[in-house]
Amino acid sequence: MAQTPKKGARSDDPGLAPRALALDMIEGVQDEQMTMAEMLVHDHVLSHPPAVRARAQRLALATLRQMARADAALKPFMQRRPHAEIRALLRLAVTEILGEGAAPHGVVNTAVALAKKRRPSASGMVNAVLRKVTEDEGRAAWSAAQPQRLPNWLRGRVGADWGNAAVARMEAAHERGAPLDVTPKFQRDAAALAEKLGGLLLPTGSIRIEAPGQVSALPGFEAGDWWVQDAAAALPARLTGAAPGKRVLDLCAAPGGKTMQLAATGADVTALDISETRLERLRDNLSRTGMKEVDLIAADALDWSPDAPFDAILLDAPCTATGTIRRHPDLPQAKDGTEIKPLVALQAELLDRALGWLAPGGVLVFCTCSILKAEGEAQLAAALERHPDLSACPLPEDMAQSLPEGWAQDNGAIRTRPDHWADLGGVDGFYMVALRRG
Ligand SMILES: C[S@@+](CC[C@H](N)C(=O)[O-])C[C@H]1O[C@@H](n2cnc3c(N)ncnc32)[C@H](O)[C@@H]1O
Repeated sequence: MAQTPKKGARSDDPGLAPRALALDMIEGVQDEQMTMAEMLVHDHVLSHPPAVRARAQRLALATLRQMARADAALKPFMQRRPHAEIRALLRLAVTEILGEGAAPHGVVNTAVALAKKRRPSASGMVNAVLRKVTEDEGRAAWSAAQPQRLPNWLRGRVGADWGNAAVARMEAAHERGAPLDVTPKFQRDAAALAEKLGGLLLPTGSIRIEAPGQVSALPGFEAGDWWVQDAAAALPARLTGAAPGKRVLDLCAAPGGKTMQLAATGADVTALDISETRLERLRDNLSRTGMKEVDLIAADALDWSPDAPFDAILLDAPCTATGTIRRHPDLPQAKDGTEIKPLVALQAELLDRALGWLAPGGVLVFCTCSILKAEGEAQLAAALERHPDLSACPLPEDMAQSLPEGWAQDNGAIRTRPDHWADLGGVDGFYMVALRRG
């Protein structure tokens, strides 16, 4: 991302700064292959007030999620393909008007002002096109368009794994985005907490909130009664059998959604992550939720060894995170698939290493937030081949009963995809399996 604020990033017009920053964010994803997470800690973004950053992020994500609709709405009014910066500007403005329901007047004026600062020769065209696109033809094209397609590097792989019909359903789910899911600190409090939060208690125990507003202002946040965690992400920790008196290792732990679940069981938890910065967030999360007894280790799991074996290990391995595109529509645009092979190799290496740290009878839960079988089903098959004494554990009865149909696999593994639970608002894509030796 550009080191210095772009032209037009500051002005007395309160609508200009967030839209200029949103444009920078879209360009950062598409031209510089930066993820939104990387951009949010970039000096240029941090130089803006929190409210501007929040609005810019929301607009940029909405635009990235609905680019195909914006392009369809713009198409009848464009004589030729505009410069990439102007195309991003048009997509942003169209999304705000047709997708977010913003009043056209202010959006168009700001878009023209931005065009004048960045590509003055295009400002007349921007004005003319945006005034037309908000009329009936543009609106109809927006509504009739298909959801944003996954880029080719990912679409081919997901299609080979799940079939083209499933790809289309997943793309629709990505466009819809995700509600807020939270995990109660104690499951016994879940029903009362759901009522307090105005959320829905899901069959798997998470609470789903449709229009949460500012998360830190929700009841129980300060008190640490819950934490944000997708409903699928809340399942792997439950496969570990963590309980008081058990020694549990959370490997690749930060920012700690699963660490908090493990700690809340009363188990003796060690959490390890390679990133000191991410561990800092884990520390904050543990402090807010009043679970400070976790032993935190900053280390590369490939270099580290424990002093004593563990009864359970949760390996939430680094992965493509392709199961989280509903929340991170920047991911497919910022990546190109070259990281898949090294990630699959790293996952296997971490798994093999962690298996050696299990106490007799211990359980290793392997999971990834990926929709690619290479990081899930195929990773399990390869591990079983490498380790003839390894087997997948059957699902605990209580989990088998609470899971929606189709999530549990015959071998005890769980597979979720963004197109699952479409009637309830979807769920992140995850793969998880509990493994035992001997
Ligand atoms: C999927 S994220 C973990 C999410 C976390 N379990 C949670 O629930 O909040 C993967 C983590 O693996 C960490 N990681 C990547 N390579 C690692 C390595 N070689 N050793 C230890 N941690 C590693 C990353 O820093 C990242 O925090």
